[in-house]
Amino acid sequence: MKEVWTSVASLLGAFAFFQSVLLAVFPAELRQAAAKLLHRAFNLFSNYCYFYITEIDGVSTNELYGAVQLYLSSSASVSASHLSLSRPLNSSAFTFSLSNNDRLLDSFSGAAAVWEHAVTHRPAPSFSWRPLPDEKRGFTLCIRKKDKHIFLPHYLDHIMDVAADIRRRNQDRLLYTNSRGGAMDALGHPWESVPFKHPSTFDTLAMDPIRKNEIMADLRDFAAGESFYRKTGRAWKRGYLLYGPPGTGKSSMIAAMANFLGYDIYDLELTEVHTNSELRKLLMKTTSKSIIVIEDIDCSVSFTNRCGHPLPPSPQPSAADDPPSSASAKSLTLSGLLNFTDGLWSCCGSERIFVFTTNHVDKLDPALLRSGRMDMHIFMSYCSFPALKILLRNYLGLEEGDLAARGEYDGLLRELEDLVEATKITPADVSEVLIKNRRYDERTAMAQLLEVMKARAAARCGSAVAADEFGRKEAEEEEEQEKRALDSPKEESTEELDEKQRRKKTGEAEDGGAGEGCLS
Ligand SMILES: Nc1ncnc2c1ncn2[C@@H]1O[C@H](COP(=O)(O)OP(=O)(O)OP(=O)(O)O)[C@@H](O)[C@H]1O
Ligand SMILES: [Mg+2]
Repeated sequence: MKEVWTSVASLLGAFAFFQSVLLAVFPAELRQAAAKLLHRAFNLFSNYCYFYITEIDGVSTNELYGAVQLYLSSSASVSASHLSLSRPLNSSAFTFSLSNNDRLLDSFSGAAAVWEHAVTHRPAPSFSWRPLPDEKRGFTLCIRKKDKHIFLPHYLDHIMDVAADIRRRNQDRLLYTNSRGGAMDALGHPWESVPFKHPSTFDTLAMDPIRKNEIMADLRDFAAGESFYRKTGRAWKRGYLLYGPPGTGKSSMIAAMANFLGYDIYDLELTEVHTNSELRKLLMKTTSKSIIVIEDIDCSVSFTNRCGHPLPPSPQPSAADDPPSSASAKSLTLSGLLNFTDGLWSCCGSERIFVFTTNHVDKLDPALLRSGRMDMHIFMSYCSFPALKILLRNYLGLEEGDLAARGEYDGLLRELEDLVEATKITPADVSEVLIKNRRYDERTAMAQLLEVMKARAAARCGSAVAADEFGRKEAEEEEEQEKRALDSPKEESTEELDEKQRRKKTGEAEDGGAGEGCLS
């Protein structure tokens, strides 16, 4: 490596020396011609080749320049002596980069490469569509001619991948929204973004630990599954349907997924999308390594089927199978949405996760639930005892070990365990009680939670008792009526009364029906 470095340095030195001699002695035109000639001769006999990566390529910004800068920042911090330090907007980390006109050695598959960051003054242009920086910046990559096949294009792909990774690690997640409707910004983007700072993680998510581990393993496999998806001929994407009552952690789960994988979130507001083609455009403008979310899919839009008619609210034969019509082009249809997640268009870009959430899974069109459409259906349930222990740890700092070791919580904990499932309390409600009582000691907070649970259980019981009471009163009234009827036999024949008695014994309704009017 050192040997390459010395020979490159001496060659560049010799080249610079000849250029300066030419500059001093000959007129400009002659100098230019001679320099060109010298350059060609130098290239012809040299064992090295050079690649120039300029910051601005024509009128557009060269993506590779930024990627090289980031890539070198990962090795620059250890080997170079002059470094530029920066902290990009929205980033939570500092990045090192090569200083102006400094050089750095790198290696790839056993072959050496020398990078130089060249900065020269840019002469003011006579005309330009946009203001250009005063300095012309670029990287020069020098490699041995015989190593060209090793470097191209694999080294450049490697640089792009590493840079994307660093960018993701350094940058906070972004949350995109299509709240502008179909309108695009100046750069033609339909999405608006803000830094995504949701602190929810799988560690703080209160749910059954076994189910949680299954989901985490599934996500891990997905993120590392590029070759699997290629080998099996499947698009590299995955769909999750999160369903359950409000406040059970569906949105928190999405945030935890994004934080776990380091993906951005695209929060798709379906009410802002008017046609299938608008939906497709939005999809095309999403980046890979992202989660595309449609919350409350059952009520975010009233879909029209392919004929343009509104879909019935309850499960019906699949709307995706309806015959095509020109009306669908002008509206948002369920089949348009299914194509968005499933069809050919869904594969533009890769490594994307689709998440739909709903409070009413029974209201969804069967086409959405059909096997293979959403890969995993995750039920977010009311608080269970293992989930409760996670919330006690989150809000009161009580680890599992603390709860087991300190006998003082024994009674309280057992009562909570007995009540929690029956109370049907959501993690959101438990969190609320624990937040309210966080300034007191743990025992008091737990006791307060127990009180709330008992009150809820009593209320639930109360409504059940009320239902029983209502039933009892009805029966009493019925008996009363029968008594009255028996007291006045003239009004009804004995056959009729016998029939009534028989019905009463068998529990059959008066009209002979199946008891539709009964309180169940
Ligand atoms: N499983 C959970 N683990 C930890 N915290 C939770 C959980 N469920 C709810 N919470 C707490 O309750 C709040 C509301 O939860 P979240 O918004 O995730 O519920 P949701 O299921 O998306 O509700 P909705 O159906 O109304 O959208 C969260 O900010 C979080 O603090
Ligand atoms: Mg939610």
